[in-house]
Amino acid sequence: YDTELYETKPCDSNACFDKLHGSLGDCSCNVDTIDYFNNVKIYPRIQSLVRKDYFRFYKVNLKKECPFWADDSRCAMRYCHIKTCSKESVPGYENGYENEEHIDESPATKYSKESQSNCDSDTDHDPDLGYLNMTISAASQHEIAKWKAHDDALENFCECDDKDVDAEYVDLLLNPERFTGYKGPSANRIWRSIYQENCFRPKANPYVSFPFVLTSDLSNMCLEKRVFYRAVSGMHTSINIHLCSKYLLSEKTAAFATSPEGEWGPNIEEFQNRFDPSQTFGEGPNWLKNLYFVYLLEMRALAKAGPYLEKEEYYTGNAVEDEETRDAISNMLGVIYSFPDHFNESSMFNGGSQAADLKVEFREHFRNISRIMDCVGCDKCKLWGKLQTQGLGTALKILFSNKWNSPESDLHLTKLPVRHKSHERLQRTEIVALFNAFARLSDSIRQLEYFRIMLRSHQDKRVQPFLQCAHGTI
Ligand SMILES: Cc1cc2nc3c(=O)[nH]c(=O)nc-3n(C[C@H](O)[C@H](O)[C@H](O)COP(=O)(O)OP(=O)(O)OC[C@H]3O[C@@H](n4cnc5c(N)ncnc54)[C@H](O)[C@@H]3O)c2cc1C
Repeated sequence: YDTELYETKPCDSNACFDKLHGSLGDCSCNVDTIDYFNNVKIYPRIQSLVRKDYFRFYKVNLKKECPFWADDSRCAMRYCHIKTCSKESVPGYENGYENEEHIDESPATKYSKESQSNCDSDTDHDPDLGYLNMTISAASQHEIAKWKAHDDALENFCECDDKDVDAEYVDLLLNPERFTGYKGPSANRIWRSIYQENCFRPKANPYVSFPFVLTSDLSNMCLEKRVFYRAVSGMHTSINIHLCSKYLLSEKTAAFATSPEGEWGPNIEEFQNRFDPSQTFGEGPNWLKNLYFVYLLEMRALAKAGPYLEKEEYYTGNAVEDEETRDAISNMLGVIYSFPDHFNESSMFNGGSQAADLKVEFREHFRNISRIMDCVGCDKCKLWGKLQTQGLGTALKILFSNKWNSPESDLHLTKLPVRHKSHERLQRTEIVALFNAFARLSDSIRQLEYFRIMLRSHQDKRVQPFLQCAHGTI
């Protein structure tokens, strides 16, 4: 592999996106269009939405054993750790949610501000640091079954673990996704397993570890397999952008010893190392484009399930906030409906029994990825990894399980479905994951803009090419 090829050869915007264009036909959308649409219209809306109580608490089992290998790599960094709350701090605990008999359809107090106050005032909690802080730990097995469970597990793209005894609520606002220091063999093994064993691979990659998949090989794959790879890669990009944009900047300073909060902010060098073509065998710009790609995919899922999502209750027991949440959802979905160039999933899985088999394989691969998340050796990374995987899995389910298709075959894209074939429902955790995952992607695209501006202001031409690449069509 000749690194020289990439070192001196900046890619112009057309050449970069051409690699993923043409025969792909995945989407015809323009990166600049998405930049504007996201940064101006979506980003402010989705960020305020996920701060609402309904979206802020995510139920997840972080204690599941890794089904593939012994997890030997607990992260030693403080920034990876979880801190749990006392039983008494669980919203609704005092009202008896600890008891099985009380499982009914009145989860009101679970989400009330008073109920959460114990955790928020915990002296160990520092929102700036964002320790993984388990706010609702003891109520896990007594979740209020507000919706009928989805029993048809086969249709799920993820291993949903919200019914697990060990599942606990986590307050996402207290645990922002950011740099944790998780790296090395453990992190590498996760990504390698995802790409080399569970992504459809174009062919055996002769390069043992890097890059796992070569974008140039994708053109030999069918659309469905490319979509799969690009979705996962886009999620990977988003995770890495967040660790660059919320980086621990003062780790090595003397101040860090006395002030463990440290100083957090964007790390341009880290960003360059991860996405500059010269550092990534030319792949960096493609990985950035995959971020836009998965953004489109999830946005289309939101649009497709929109009529259903608009009718959801978003129940937290706080009538005022619930109404605000419903209004905010309708408002954001209205904006999403207006997007002119939605991802078109209708051309996928259309080839008879072979396509049906491929769909099963697609789903199984993705479910495996969700299982791999239980092997992540850093709890905070695991939390966000599981959430984003479930969000993407929910999006894929909406797009490909057929149950969300409109009965009218011509009703898609700009004319969005108003009815569904069956009255599909999503579980609370799926909705929470779907919106939060989309919010992560939206934030990444916004962060990319900040990096672009910062790099421009540095006036360093050598660092520009990979951002130029993130222009044009996806
Ligand atoms: C699920 C999960 C969540 C994580 N969350 C966090 C977090 O919150 N905070 C934190 O600091 N760290 C997190 N990490 C670790 C982080 O993602 C990196 O693994 C780590 O920083 C080491 O980076 P790396 O340079 O070795 O490359 P990695 O990101 O580990 O990537 C491994 C290899 O994959 C290829 N690759 C890289 N990016 C892409 C892409 N977008 N598409 C396709 N291939 C790609 C490259 O060949 C690269 O060498 C997480 C890891 C995992 C598995």
